[in-house]
Amino acid sequence: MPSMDPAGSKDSNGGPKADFFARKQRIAQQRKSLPIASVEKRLMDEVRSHDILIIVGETGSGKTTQLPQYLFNAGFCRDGKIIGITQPRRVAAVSVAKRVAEECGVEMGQRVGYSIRFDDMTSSSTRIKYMTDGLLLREALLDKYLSKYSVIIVDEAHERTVDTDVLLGILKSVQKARSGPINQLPNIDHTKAKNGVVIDKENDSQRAGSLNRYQGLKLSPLKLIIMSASLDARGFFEYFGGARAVHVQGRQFPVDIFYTKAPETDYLDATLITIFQIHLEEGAGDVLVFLTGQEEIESVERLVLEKLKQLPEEKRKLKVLPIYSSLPSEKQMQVFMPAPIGFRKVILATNIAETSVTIPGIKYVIDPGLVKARTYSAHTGMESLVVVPTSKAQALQRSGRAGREGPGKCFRLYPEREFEKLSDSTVPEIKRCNLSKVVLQLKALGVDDIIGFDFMEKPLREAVIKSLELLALLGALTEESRLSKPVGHQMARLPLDPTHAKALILASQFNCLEEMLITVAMLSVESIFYVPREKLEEVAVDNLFQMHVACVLAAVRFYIKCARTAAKCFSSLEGDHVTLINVYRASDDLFEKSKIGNNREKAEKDMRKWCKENFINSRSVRQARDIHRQATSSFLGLKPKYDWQIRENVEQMGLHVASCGDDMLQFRRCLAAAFFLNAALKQPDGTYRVLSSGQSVQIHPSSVLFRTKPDCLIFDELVRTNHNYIRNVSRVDYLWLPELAPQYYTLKE
Ligand SMILES: Nc1ncnc2c1ncn2[C@@H]1O[C@H](COP(=O)(O)OP(=O)(O)OP(=O)(O)O)[C@@H](O)[C@H]1O
Repeated sequence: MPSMDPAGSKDSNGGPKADFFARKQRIAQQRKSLPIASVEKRLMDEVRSHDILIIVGETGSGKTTQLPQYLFNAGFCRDGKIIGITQPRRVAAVSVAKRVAEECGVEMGQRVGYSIRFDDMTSSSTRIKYMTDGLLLREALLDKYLSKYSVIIVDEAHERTVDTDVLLGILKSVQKARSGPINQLPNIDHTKAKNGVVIDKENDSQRAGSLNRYQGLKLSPLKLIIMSASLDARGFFEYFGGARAVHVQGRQFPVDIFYTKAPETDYLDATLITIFQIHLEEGAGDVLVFLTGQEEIESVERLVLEKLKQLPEEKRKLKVLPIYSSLPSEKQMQVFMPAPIGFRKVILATNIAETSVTIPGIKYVIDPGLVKARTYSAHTGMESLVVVPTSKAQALQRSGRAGREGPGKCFRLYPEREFEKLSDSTVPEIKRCNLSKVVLQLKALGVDDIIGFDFMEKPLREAVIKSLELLALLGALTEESRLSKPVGHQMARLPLDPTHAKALILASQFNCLEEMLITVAMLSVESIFYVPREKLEEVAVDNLFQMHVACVLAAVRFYIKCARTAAKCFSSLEGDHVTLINVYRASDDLFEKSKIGNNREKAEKDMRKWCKENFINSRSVRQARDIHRQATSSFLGLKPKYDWQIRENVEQMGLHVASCGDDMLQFRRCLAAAFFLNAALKQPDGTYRVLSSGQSVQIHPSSVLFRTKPDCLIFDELVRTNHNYIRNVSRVDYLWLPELAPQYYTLKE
């Protein structure tokens, strides 16, 4: 076990070494005082005698951090087996793994590790592995029996993300298959899998990973644990055929809940008032505020900073920190750092901080009761983000973020009677999202009858049919609705949206795979252009008390405009896809130049500076480079990541990687051939009509074609905020559509 003892600490009391031991002791005491600690033995007995266990315990009772450690100590990792714990969100997987590594006194990536898309902190010694549910699903594609795991814990199952729901169905069948001799052949060719996801060949128990070796083998049974604080255990109990349910009683610290007397007309205003009431009137402790999205977070941040300026110097000690999914992860992790001495931390978060995470210092939670949720219309094929009230389960999770280190308070900015009206749990995501990726994944796992698949709750039939139609039109399915060869198999192998996967396959025929690889990598990361916080802080506002939230929103929009201006030097009249290629290539040139002398630090520093000057999200560009090709990531000292390197994947598939040079016509024709279902024609009023659905849409203001408005275009995504917006659009010729997609346009005619 690598020691956490700070080598070289000299002092005997009061110095770093003493601090280290004091912290270690504090953690050990804290662990012992958790409600789950008193039932450790009973829980281990239950796991030994039942293959499926449903554990329900209050937030903060110790499920996520302690149970894997108990299992490890109880011998569930013998023979090199791994305990896998899935989380619906990346930030939870990372932060919990860090805490558990600290509790165990080991270095991250050794006994305890995490694995999320683009970031793999595991090694051959990892035995407790936190990961996202989506990541485990991809592992199942490569190792159908998940043979390296002895126990899989599905945490926060109540969230019912689409990946959790699919995973539950898969785990159920994996468990059944592992309970007897293996007679069934896996459906995909494991011998081609790369980068260590597939079974370590040296290890006996894991050797079953490759195709032929499965047959006739008896793998050890897989233990399955479904866990949540707010789980309606009945549904899971029925789904798993009367599995054992265990309730862990008690919470560590009480949380007082406060409601408003009447509904708030302006919840952002109410939020602001509550933040300052806490700051000025309540005792020490940090504040966590739940908001619906980045723009709202930036507005509130701005308002808080302005209002602070009105306070006397000694009352200004408030540190505001945002956290949302598109924030670079180094910045996300800042919320976990202690506030500067004498300061109070106010964290403005979306629901990514709602479950699993413990943010040290949080004593107060402000919950306006709203969340931005995904909805999907199978009829129009449109996914939207809509602000809706939270469920009771979400409200409980939010209040559960307080009371983890001491008693806490939660301020719900709505009346108690409104809480009673909330639905108990959130509608499972599988009922409100586009299913084409899920269907492709299930087909690759050998599930031919999607509607008949053992889902805990069936997705809408209409949505499944729509996805099957889309996959058939993309050529991924045969007439019998099986995965086609080679296209369907190739598409399933790429960890991408099906249309993006098809675009890559087509690009090899259009001699522009080089450009399409860049495009797909850039489309796979969070937004490339962004508005830095420092710029927002430059907005001059004289007196906050005369200021309305709308003014702040206007300021945010102003800087979005600035970002757009900065983006102009990369912009191409051909559209956003070529613009993204230009950004990538410019960053590549810069990187190659800075790399001379192999000075990694300098290269990274130059890159960050360049990104900042150009309103570019440096993390996104780095991730895109990482997805695109491994060479860059090795240079940056990052480990090769699973199968995310799509370039390597397409090369292994034998696709021809060539560049179309300056001939972007070929590239746009290829886009038209892949995105034909996302083609739209300009209408006399300047809006667009989507040809496949008849939907009326507008180009998103962030697009380089926002003002040019070509007659015909294809788009990457359709989102509804205050309008139906199409994002990442490129100009095409409408005559190309029947020529390049005759399977759709001739039929339609
Ligand atoms: N990063 C951390 N820093 C300080 N304390 C922590 C940290 N992570 C966990 N803890 C402590 O461990 C306790 C148990 O956390 P854990 O995440 O295991 O609970 P849980 O039952 O899984 O809760 P939830 O259902 O909310 O995820 C917390 O209440 C807190 O006291």
